[in-house]
Amino acid sequence: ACGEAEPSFSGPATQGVTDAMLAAADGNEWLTYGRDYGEQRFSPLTQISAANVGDLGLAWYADLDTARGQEATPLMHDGVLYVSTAWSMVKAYDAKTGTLIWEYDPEVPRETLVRACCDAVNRGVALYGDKVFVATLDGRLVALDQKTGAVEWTSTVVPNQEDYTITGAPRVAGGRVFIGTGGAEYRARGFIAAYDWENGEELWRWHTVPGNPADGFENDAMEMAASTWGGNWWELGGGGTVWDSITYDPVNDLVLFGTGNAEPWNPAVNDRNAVANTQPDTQGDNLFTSSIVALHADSGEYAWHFQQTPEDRWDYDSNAGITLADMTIKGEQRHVVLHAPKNGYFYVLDAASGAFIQAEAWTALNWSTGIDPVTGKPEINPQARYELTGETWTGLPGAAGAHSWQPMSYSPDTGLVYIPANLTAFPYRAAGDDWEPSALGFQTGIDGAGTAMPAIPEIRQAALDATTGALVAWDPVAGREAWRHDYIGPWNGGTLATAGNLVFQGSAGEQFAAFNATSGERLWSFATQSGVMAAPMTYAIDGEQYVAVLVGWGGIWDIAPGVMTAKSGRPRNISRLMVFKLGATGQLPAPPALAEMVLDPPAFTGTPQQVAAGAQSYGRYCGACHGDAGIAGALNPDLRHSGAIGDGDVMRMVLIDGALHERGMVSFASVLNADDAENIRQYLISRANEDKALENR
Ligand SMILES: O=C(O)c1cc(C(=O)O)c2c(n1)C(=O)C(=O)c1cc(C(=O)O)[nH]c1-2
Ligand SMILES: [Ca+2]
Repeated sequence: ACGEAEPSFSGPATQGVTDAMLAAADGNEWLTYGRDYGEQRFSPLTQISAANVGDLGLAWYADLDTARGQEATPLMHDGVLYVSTAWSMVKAYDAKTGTLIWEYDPEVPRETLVRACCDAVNRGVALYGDKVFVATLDGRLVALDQKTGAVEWTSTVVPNQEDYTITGAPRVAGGRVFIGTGGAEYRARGFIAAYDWENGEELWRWHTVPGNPADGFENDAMEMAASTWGGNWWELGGGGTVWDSITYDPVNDLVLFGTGNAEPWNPAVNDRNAVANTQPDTQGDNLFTSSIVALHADSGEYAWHFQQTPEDRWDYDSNAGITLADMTIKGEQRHVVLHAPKNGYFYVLDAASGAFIQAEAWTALNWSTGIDPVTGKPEINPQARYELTGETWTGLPGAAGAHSWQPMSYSPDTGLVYIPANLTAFPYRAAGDDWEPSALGFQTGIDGAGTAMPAIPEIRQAALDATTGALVAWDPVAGREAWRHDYIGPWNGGTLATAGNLVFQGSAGEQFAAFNATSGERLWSFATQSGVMAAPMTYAIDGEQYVAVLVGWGGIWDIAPGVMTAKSGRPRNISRLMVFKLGATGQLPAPPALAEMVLDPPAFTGTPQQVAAGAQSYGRYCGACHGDAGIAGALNPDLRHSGAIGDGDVMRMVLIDGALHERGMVSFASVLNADDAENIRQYLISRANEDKALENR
């Protein structure tokens, strides 16, 4: 900015974890989120192999002091395992014995939960020089001393304490720490920023969507992007958040990252907000949302972009991990990007230019009828533009995505990518013309009440039957599936591929398993007592290979889908770090008995009007965390059983007075009044009685 001194850059680390070490990616260690710069999550270690994996056992485990979703990949350097947990806490363990060396709690205010779309998760730390970097849910980037966990510096990444959260892992290259944020279900204007690893000074920041043209554009890319938006898009932020994938490509010295959905999801809302909206344009691409973007790592200047989902109205974030690989494709040796975003296509792009090479649908999808073979642009099914049809569109994939943040892996030995796949649909329905943005909660322009699952057994059963999950081994060159392993439901763990011809993956079904990487045969499994979402990693110390994984169910699929969470078997959350090696015989303590919850709601005495109004408010403000009809998973209270629904005063104390704010349940007084609270209560009583009637059928 004018008049401000240019940030002075202290330069790359020459001691501790260096760029040379990150580039060499010694198989004994695991120094960065995806193991190597290309984020292949492929380990060259061979001691544990398809031949002997049956002898794998629990070497040690550590109980975690949070029972929310665990999504992090541990890192290992110099015999120390660095792990982040829910609430952005960090722990360092002796990687051989499991002894805790230090721990750090950034004391994220629990109220932050209301602006986190998808649980209090954190996907990992970064190592560089003598430091560990963690980004916190409330938007700080913190550097810790690797030896002691002492705070070295803290930088504020998010522009306000209302709309942005951070769930992703930082990456570091050339002395620059890269991080973005989540928030595109709120009012975020997405960005990625780079910080000096030594002192935390911000070196550059690149927004993914244009701001208000009246303020001037930050660069040419923003001016170009502005022509692809309609209405007053900047008023709700525009979205395009960088909430997970960041991949540094040393070959081209580029930082590649995926961007999130456009905000609001429903593009008609932007047009409606236009001051002089004579020609509503709901067909612009909304750059650079749901895209892969590449920037020059040193300057943060735009290099290229490839948009996967133009004018994304389905929450098809392109934030899934970006993998780099070298392969022969269409007869040419190429350095490519491999990517499986939420939208159900698998993309191969040129890593230097972003040029489209090929894409195939690798899962069932109905929003698009195909991909233009030259440009890579999807043909959109006209029915999927729900804001134009005014109908409910049951979209496949749904907002959870065919593949989300759960990392895939790529084995150069088999030439296959191993993708944790979800088959989940979502009922998209545009909110009515009277929809207004509000001070709290999702601002997606979607009809919340319209997305609630009806208490009609046939519809519930059909939806449950259609909702599944799988581990898909995909051949990115041939563009076809090599093998698959079907799961009981969606939202299984990230994957690890090894030179032992193995693929490791945990599951919603509370198992951690190893598969033959070539054939898909399931060779070994261990009962984890809790659902697993996180990706495993592996390392070796003193000639012994270990496999580590964070266990602990959560994330969006636990909190939002209500009835549908049952399809994953209602996993528990018993959060632990588990570490395995050959010949080990460790045991977990017996899990606590499952409490049998009997549905016993108060009799419904309200009016249909109260239920209808309550459904609207509930859908808008409550359902994203408590399930679509009060039915939640393992983390948040199932409101059909809550004492608050039996007592209007308690309901008001919680909802209006914020009695439970220390547990993350903030006051909704800025958007709801006492009448609304009573309507929501009557809606929940009515829904609970419907469910009770279903149980008794
Ligand atoms: O658009 C965004 O900014 C954003 C952020 C996040 C996040 O930060 O975790 C998720 C999503 N979107 C999202 O759509 C989604 O399905 C999702 C699942 C999860 C998770 O950790 O389980 N995070 C997110
Ligand atoms: Ca999103």
